[in-house]
Amino acid sequence: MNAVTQAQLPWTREEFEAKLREKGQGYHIYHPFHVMMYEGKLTKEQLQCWVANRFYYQIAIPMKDAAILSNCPDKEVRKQWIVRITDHDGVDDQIGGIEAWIKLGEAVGLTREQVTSLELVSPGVRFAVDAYINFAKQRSWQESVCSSLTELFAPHIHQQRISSWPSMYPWVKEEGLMYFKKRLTEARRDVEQGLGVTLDYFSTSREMQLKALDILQFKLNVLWVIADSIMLASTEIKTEGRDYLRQPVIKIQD
Ligand SMILES: O=C(O)c1cc(C(=O)O)c2c(n1)C(=O)C(=O)c1cc(C(=O)O)[nH]c1-2
Repeated sequence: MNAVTQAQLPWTREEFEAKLREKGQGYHIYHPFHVMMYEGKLTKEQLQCWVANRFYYQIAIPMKDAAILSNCPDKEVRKQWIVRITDHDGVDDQIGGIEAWIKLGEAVGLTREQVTSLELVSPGVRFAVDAYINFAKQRSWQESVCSSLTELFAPHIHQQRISSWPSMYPWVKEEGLMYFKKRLTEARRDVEQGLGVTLDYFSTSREMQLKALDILQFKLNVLWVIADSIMLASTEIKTEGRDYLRQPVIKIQD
């Protein structure tokens, strides 16, 4: 078999999964803002800014998942995927991720109104999150499932926050960590399903497998740009003696 043919053969399922996991090297856990967060270097205002901005991602997730459902003709896939919506919206008297995130907002000193009004959400975060929803509306359900695979790497970043915040940000009320604890188990379950769909659907050719890697890169970019935008929005830029504020900051009460 010559070299060209060899290069075009699809990777085995195991090799393909390893290639997807390698993409974790570009996960936002390595973004300077998240490194600073982990190391306890964020100010209270910066942490508040992150929580307020990330709320826009939280409320988008069930809409993104509803878009996937609307494009998916497979009843068995829908039966499993629909749980992602109730995870975030809640069911009966059980609170979901969106409410848990509002409680995280309160735990860092924001009011419910400051979080839910979206008044602190920066333009870059809106663009990035809207791009993710639009992707799910426009692409096939399998491609959109693949785009959710950054969740492969999410338990690690959630665990980092659970471990480091109590010592690094002792002023954050303990119940604020509820969201991250809840996601630890949910994300692991989600990944199993998302990975299964992706490995099945994209394993037909090397070209398809490369397409899956590109899709995962798109989603990594979404998360990276969210972190860039929050970092800019929450950082004072000082040059030549003048202070530039990236965003009109709403003064938050202690
Ligand atoms: O805090 C994080 O760093 C983080 C990252 C991600 C991710 O990797 O997309 C998700 C979440 N959290 C999360 O909480 C969540 O519910 C979630 C759903 C999805 C998705 O794409 O369907 N990603 C993520």
